[in-house]
Parts: sequence; C-alpha cells; structure tokens
Amino acid sequence: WTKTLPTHFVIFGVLLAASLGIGLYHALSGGRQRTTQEFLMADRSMKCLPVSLSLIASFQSAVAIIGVPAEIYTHGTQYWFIGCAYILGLLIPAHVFIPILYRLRLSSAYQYLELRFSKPVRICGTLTFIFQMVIYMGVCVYTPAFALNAVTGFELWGTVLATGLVCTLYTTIGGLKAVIWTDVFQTLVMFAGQLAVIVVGVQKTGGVSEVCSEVSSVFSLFGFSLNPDPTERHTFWTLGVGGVFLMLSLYGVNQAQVQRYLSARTEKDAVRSCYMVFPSLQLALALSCVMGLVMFACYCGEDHSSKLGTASRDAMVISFVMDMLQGLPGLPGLFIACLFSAALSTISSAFNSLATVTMEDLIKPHFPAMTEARATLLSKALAMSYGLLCLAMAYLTHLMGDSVLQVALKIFGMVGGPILGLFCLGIFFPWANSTGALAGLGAGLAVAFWVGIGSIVTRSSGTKSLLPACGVVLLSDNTTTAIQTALGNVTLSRPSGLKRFYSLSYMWYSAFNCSTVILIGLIISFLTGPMKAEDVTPGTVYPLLGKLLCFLPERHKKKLCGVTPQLSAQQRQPPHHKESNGLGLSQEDGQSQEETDAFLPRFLECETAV
Ligand SMILES: O=C(O)CCCC[C@@H]1SC[C@@H]2NC(=O)N[C@@H]21
Ligand code: NA
Repeated sequence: WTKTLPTHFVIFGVLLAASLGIGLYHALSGGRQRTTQEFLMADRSMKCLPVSLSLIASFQSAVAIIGVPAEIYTHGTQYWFIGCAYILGLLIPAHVFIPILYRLRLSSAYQYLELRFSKPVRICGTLTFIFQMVIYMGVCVYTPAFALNAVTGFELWGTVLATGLVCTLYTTIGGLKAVIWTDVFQTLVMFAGQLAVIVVGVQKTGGVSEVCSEVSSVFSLFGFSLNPDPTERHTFWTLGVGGVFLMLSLYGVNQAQVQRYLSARTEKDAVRSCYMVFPSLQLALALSCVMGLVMFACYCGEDHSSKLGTASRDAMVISFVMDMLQGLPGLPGLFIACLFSAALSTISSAFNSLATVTMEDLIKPHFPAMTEARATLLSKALAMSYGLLCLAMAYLTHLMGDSVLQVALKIFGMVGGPILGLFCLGIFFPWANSTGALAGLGAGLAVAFWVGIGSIVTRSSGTKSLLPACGVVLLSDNTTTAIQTALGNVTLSRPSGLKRFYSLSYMWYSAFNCSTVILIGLIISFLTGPMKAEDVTPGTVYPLLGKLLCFLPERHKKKLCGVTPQLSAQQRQPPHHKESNGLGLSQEDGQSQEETDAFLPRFLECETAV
C-alpha cells in the first residue's frame, strides 16, 4: 500500500492541523488563557456533553483500539464483560466522589488529601499520580507509532515526534478548553474509524451471518467462565468486580477525570456528564470487541506472525485493518486518523492534568504570592516539559514487550489502585488519620509492585488461554475435565505459594491494592489513635453508615450512630488548623458558612446531606 501512503499523510496531517486549529482558537478567544482558572479549569464553564465526550477520550486511546481486538482475537469475548463494571464504575463516582470533590471547589483532586489528612499525604498522592500518568502516556504515544511502523513502514520516531509535539503545542496554547474540544473532535474520528473497519470487514467476510457462524463455531459467543479462581486471567469476577475498582481508580479519583468534572458549570452538569459516559463507553467497548470478532472471522485464528514477522497480536490488528481497507480511497487514512485521535486525546488530557497537579499541589503552595501571569506561564512550561518527558517514556514502552492493553491495565492496577485506596480510606473511614494514610499508601504500592513485577519476572499474570484455530470446537469446562480424568490425572501445573501469588489476575490488581491501603491504613490509624469526629474537615467524608442505615426508623438510627443529629455550634466550625484558604479554597469563593453547615455530613450522622 505504498501508493496510498500520500493519502495516509494527508489525513494524518489534516487531523494534526485540525487539532492545532482548535488549540489556536482557544488561545485567541475567551480570556485568551491568561489565568490558571481558564488554562487549567476552563473557567469552570463547561456543559455536560463536551465534558462527557472528553471523559471517554481520556482513557480510550490507541491501546484500546488495537489492544482490545487483539485481546478478543486471542482470548475470546471474555474481555467484553468489563462492560458490567461500567455500571457501578460510573454510579459510585457520580454519587460519591463528584459531590464531595465538586463541593470542595478544588482544582486538583489531591487537595482533598490535605483537607482530609495532611500535606504530606497530598504530596505523596500527587507524586504517585504523576508516576502513573507519565508511564501511561509513554504507552499511549508509543502504541500507534509502533503499530503503524510494523505494518505500513510509517517512520516510527518521526510519527512519535510529530504526535508528541503537536499535542504539546495545542495543549500548551489552548489549555483545558482546547483539550476538551479536541477530545470531542477526536472521539468522533475514533468512532468513525472503528465503524469503517467493521463495516468493510463484515462485508468482505460475506455478511453478518457469515461472521456470526464463523465465530460461534469456535467459541460460544458469550461463554463466560464463572470460575472464582483469582489467578484465572479473565472471568466474570475479575472483569465484572475487579473491573469496578479499575473504573473507580480512573473515573472516580484520577485527576484527568476529576478536572473535567470540576470544569463543569454546575455539580448537576458534572453528575450528568458522568452518566452520559456510560452509553458511549459501552459503544466504544462494543466497537473494539466486534472489530476483534470480525478479525477472527477473517483470519480464523491463524497465526499471521509469519506474514508479519512480528508475533505481536497488536501489530496483527493493524495488518488486518490495512488488508481490509487497502484500495478503498481515504479509509486507511481514516483509520490512521482514528488511531492518532485516540492517542492524542489521551495524551493531551494527561499533559494538562499533570501540569495542573504540579502547579496546584507542588508549586503554588510554596509560592502563594506568585502572580497569575507567571503561574500561567509556568503551567504552560510544565505542559511542554511533560510532553517531552513522555516521548522518553515511549522508548521505555518499547522495552516492556507485553500486549499494550495488558501493560496499560497493569499500570492502572499497580499505581491507580493504591491511589483509589487512599481516597476510599479518607472518604469512607472517618477514623483514618494521616499516619495511617501514609502507611497505607506505602504498603499498597509495595505490595502492588511486588505482585506486578513478580508476575512479569515469572511471566505469569493469569493463565494464557490461546484460542485454537477455526473448526476446533472448544470443549466446555466439564468435558475437558472429564477427558483429563479419563487420561489419568494429568498433573496440571497448579502454581502454589508465592508463584500462585504472582499469578493473580492483573484485573484484580486495582481491588487488591486498594484493599491493602485501606486495611493497613485503618490498622495504623487505630494503633496511632483514630481521628475524632470533630477533627475531620467538614465535607470530606461520605456518610456511608447513614446511607446504609437510612431505611432504619429514626430511633434505631440515633442509637446505632450514637451521634446526636445536631452537632453543637462550636463543632460546626471547620477546625482552625485546617486553614482552608491555604489551598486556594478562600471562604468567599468557597461556600458560605451556612451552606457548609447544611452540607456538612456528620459522618456518623445518619441523615445525609450528600
Ligand atoms: O485505552 C487505553 O488507553 C487504556 C485501556 C483501557 C482502560 C480502561 S478499560 C475500562 C475503561 N474503559 C475504557 O475505555 N478505558 C478504561
Ligand atoms: Na483517547
């Protein structure tokens, strides 16, 4: 397809130019990005539609566009069950995290950690987030460039450079408004590209019925294993339940998403944008899964590594797409635009959120007298430097090897899980104190890296189940077992002890690490003296007990909660030692006192204001 190369370049160029144009527009319009409120928070003026499309774009990159079809092709439709995790994975952010974070009028999610615990906890949370996003950005920049280079001979590092520079440019000049509006444009391109491949692929395979019969002959289309074994890579439990923790770590407490919720005009808009994410996320998941099924129907599970020279299933997805689309004018270019749209929208969100937290959490508190102009300039310089850093991280990905989807999900599990645990410790457990929080985070990260690196070293993060080629009907579990018993007890290499620990499915990492942080955090908190109700900053705790017990009649609740419903007046004052305006939460632009009181959820209180 060298003859279509020029059209690839044209479409690729148009995509970069359009993104730059949107960035330029937001640099020259509105407040012309002169304040951090506008540059980092889009003047908190966004409506729910652009926010919801931007929320999708943040964590739907080329990794999902390439990695999910490769996953379906290799392991069957199990992965589709992560869609079940989207229900709780978005309801809990909408009704727990957004109300708390929005009403505190934060700029960075990690300001919450100082309000609830202490400054050191906030700094550790911010540094952990920066670590997670820098590595994740590297994967996102590298994936499309590597895939294209493997198949179309696109100049690898030239593409990485072009993508990284264009993205850094429009993020630096246009701020969050530009990032959100380019996300909207890029998400539409992303869906269009995937749809094109599916339509052409189905048509070339001989129609929907042909694809379905081809696929269902090999694996029962929606066969899912309910196997409770946590080392089984993908089961309903690892995806449906483990996936909820993964979603909470991304859509509940990740700065990239929290910043979008906080940029909404009203809290209602923020909650609505979270609800609107659900159908688009299901659509994105369906498109990438169907693409994998169509690819399976076409290639019938054969291993094309001979033709490709690379055994990686990820590269095979691109060769499948180029096979399908070659000769159709503009479509190969559209798919390349789709890949890079997915990558650009994720990387720009990462740059902007990294610049925001660095500014708000690491720089501003030490230079309170810094002028707006200088702060905005510094934010832009930060966005630029993170851009260049991520190009370096792209090279690191080159060394990771694994399937890109697995690498990304492991990063979220290993680093995002502990951060989720830190927020849950603060929000649901009022007794937790900052010593407990720090100890919990440390323990969570230590365990996370122990399991994660252990699994990479022993190459066992869940059992690899490669699908046989077409025509071989997969036996159901019990038949297989029957055969095995018939053949005498074939010693299945059941890992034991530490090896079993390392073979924990990576889909459980988020849940496992989150629980470790909470457990250790609570133990240390109780050992060092749990926090008292009146010491906790108002509005930083979710009245879980109250919510759960709200069906109880009043008298039982008061007895159970043991807290008189009306806290005495002096308890209502936010404790002086948490001088809130040190966090850019000056009282006048925050809530009025009676508003805070009305909202103040006495965490053991059964009535709930959240
Ligand atoms: O596409 C990526 O860059 C990361 C891979 C997907 C991340 C998770 S999976 C569940 C949720 N759904 C998405 O579309 N993204 C996140
Ligand atoms: Na994206």
